[in-house]
Order: sequence, then C-alpha cells, then structure tokens
Amino acid sequence: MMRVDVVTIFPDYLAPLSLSLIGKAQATGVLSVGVHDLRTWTSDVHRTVDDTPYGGGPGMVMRPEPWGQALDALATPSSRLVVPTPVGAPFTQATAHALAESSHLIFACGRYEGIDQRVIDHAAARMPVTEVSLGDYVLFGGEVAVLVIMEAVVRLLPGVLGNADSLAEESHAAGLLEAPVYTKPPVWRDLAVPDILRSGDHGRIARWRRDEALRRTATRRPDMLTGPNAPDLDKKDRAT
Ligand SMILES: COc1cccc(COC(=O)c2cn[nH]c2)c1
Repeated sequence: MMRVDVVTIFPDYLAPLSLSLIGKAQATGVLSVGVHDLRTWTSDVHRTVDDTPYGGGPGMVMRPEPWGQALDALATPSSRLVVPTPVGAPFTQATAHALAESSHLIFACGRYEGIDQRVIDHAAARMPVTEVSLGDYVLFGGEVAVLVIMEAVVRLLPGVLGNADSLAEESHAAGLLEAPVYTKPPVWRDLAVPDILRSGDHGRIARWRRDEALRRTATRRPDMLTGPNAPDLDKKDRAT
C-alpha cells in the first residue's frame, strides 16, 4: 500500500486522482491518497500563504510557516517529499520507478515564484526531498505536474496495469522509442498495415519492431542513443 499526500492551495485541481486507474488503485487498496489545502495550516484571518520576495523582484513567494506546519502534520519516518518545480532534476521513467518504491510520498504544489527555500532545506534535514522538473517551461503551479507524476508512478505499482506484458514492453525501459502500432482493419483509407506484422513470423516481426524503434529514436531523439540510458546495440542493429 502506497500512501500519497498532496498539499496545494487548489485542492479541487487534484480531483482527477479519484478517477480511472488511479481511482481503481485506491479502490483495490494499492494506493491511498489524501489532498490537503495548505490554508489549513495558516493562522491569520486572511489565511495568507504568500508574501513579497526578499531582495525585490516581481511576483510573490510562498511563506515558510504554513508549509512547515503542513509537513509537521503529514511527515512520517518513511516520507519522501516530492516538489514539482522548473528548477528540479528531469523527471524520467527512472524517476517514476524510484518513486514507485516509496511507501509514503508527500507532494508540495508550489505556486507564484516558488516556495521559500528554507522549507526545502528544513525538510531535507529530516526526509529525502526530490525536486523534479517535467520540462523546460513554467506552469502556474505544481498541481498538474502532480497529476502527471502520479500517472507515471501509479501505473508501475503491482496489480494496477491489467496486462503486465505492456509494462515489459515499456519502450523507455529499453532505452528506445516504441515502434509504431497497428490494429484492424488491414487497410484503412487506402493505408495498409505493414505486411510483416501480419506474417506470423515472430522472429522477423521482433526484428522489424527493433529496426523501427532504432530508426524512430535516431530521427526524433538522438540524445537517447548517446545518453546515460543508451541501449546496447548489437551487430544486427548497426546494420540499420
Ligand atoms: C515550486 O515552485 C513552483 C513555482 C511555480 C511553478 C511550479 C510548478 O512547477 C512547474 O512549473 C514545472 C515543473 N516542471 N516544469 C515546470 C512550482
């Protein structure tokens, strides 16, 4: 059972977590999710969560006090704090697998110009903290990033995906992009499915898929062929 707590000033944004496969994971007891309004932990009449930045500059910064009290209330000895942020490390399938091993994830949804750095520094002294970026762009806040991260992580939990094989075929796990996929009809709008896929020759089909995956990766993501997760290319691959 994985426990997930999300702290946000827009709890309604996280409503999709109760739908579809994530909802099913909760119903089957694989996952338990709590969504919390950060303002719960404010003490002023206006329930203030932000203030002007020291050093000047545009926008507002999220105040440390509410976050500190939220983490005091939610953290356990086995908690990991996950902060979606433009300044985080790239979120990859490897990150998803690492997070899927956790027993308790606390997601902090930042808004405005960010969260007072002392919140991260204080948390890092008492639990693992993972700052992750989904990409090189800026969102209004971390809420939609949490929905993305939760999908990537929850589908890896045991019993969530019906057909375990589709996990095994995870293209990013093999360091390549997936080959193209087809289904019936055999011809659609004068476009035919590649004959090889209907040949029944599973050895040649596997070769065709590998070649297509290599071609597609070389064209669209050459970085994947040289980066840290580069696949081992055998002699037949080099022929491609
Ligand atoms: C923690 O402080 C902030 C401040 C502003 C927005 C956000 C949300 O994250 C992103 O915008 C993002 C995540 N990956 N790529 C972009 C967090």
